[in-house]
Amino acid sequence: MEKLIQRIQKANSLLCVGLDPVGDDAYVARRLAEVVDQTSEFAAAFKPNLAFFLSRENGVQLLKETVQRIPKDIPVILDGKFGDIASTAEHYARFAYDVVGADAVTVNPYMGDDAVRPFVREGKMVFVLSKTSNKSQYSMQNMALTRGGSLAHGVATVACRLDAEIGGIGLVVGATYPGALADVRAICPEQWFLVPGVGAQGGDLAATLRAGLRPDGAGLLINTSRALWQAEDAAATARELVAQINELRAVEA
Ligand SMILES: O=c1ccn([C@@H]2O[C@H](COP(=O)(O)O)[C@@H](O)[C@H]2O)c(=O)[nH]1
Repeated sequence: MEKLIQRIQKANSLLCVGLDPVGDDAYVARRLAEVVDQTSEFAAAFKPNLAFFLSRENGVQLLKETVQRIPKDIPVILDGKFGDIASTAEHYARFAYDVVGADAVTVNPYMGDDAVRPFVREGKMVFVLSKTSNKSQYSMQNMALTRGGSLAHGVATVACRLDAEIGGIGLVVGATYPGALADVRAICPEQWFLVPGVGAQGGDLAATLRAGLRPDGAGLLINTSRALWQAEDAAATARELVAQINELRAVEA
C-alpha cells in the first residue's frame, strides 16, 4: 500500500497499465518491452494478466522477465483471480510473490476468507473480486442475500471487514456499472479499488471517477489493457488517459 501511494504521488497518476499480451512469440516479447518502457512514466501500477502468459510455452519465464523490466518503484498486480482452499492458496501466493515478484494479486473470494488470507503478507496487497466488469456477472453477483443487499455487496462487506482486521485488502470493481461502483464505495469508503473496464469494454471514465473516487481524490486504480497494447503510440495514449483522469479528479475534488 505504501509503495502504491508513493508511486501514485510521484507519477501523479491513477492509471494501471494492463498487460494482456497477444501475438506470436517474437512480437509479444518486443511489444511487452515497448509497452512497459513507453508507459512506465505514466503508470501508477502494472497489471499483467496471468492467463495471457500461461497460454504461452515460455509463459512463466516471460512473465518474470516482464516484471523484472518494470521499474522497481511501480507496483505490479498479478491478475490471477486465484481462489482455492488455504493450503493450496499458499502455493499460489508463493508463485505470485516469490517466483514472479508481484506486489499484489487479484483473488476470487468465492471460497471464503481462507481463500484470501494466504495472500496477505507484509508489503503486499490483495484485490478481491467484488463487482466485475462483465455482463454475465449479473447472474451471480446480483443474487439477493437473505440479510439484504446483493452477493457483490456481501463480498464488499467481508472484504472491508477483513481489511480492518489484517490490512492490505482492496477490491476489484468494474468501470462498466458506475451505479454498482457507487454502492460498493458506500460500503467500503476507504479501500482501494482496482477498476478494469475502461477502454475496450467501454466503461465511462467520468462516471467511474464520480462514483468511486474518495474525497481525497484517490482510492481508484483505473486499468486499461487492450487500449494500450493495440495503441500506435502507447506513451501518448497513457499520457492522454492520465490527463483525462487528473482533469476529472480536479473536478470531483
Ligand atoms: O472485472 C474484471 C476483472 C478483471 N478484468 C481484467 O482486466 C483486464 C481488462 O482488459 P481491457 O482490455 O482493458 O478490457 C483484463 O485482463 C481482464 O481479464 C476485467 O476486465 N474485469
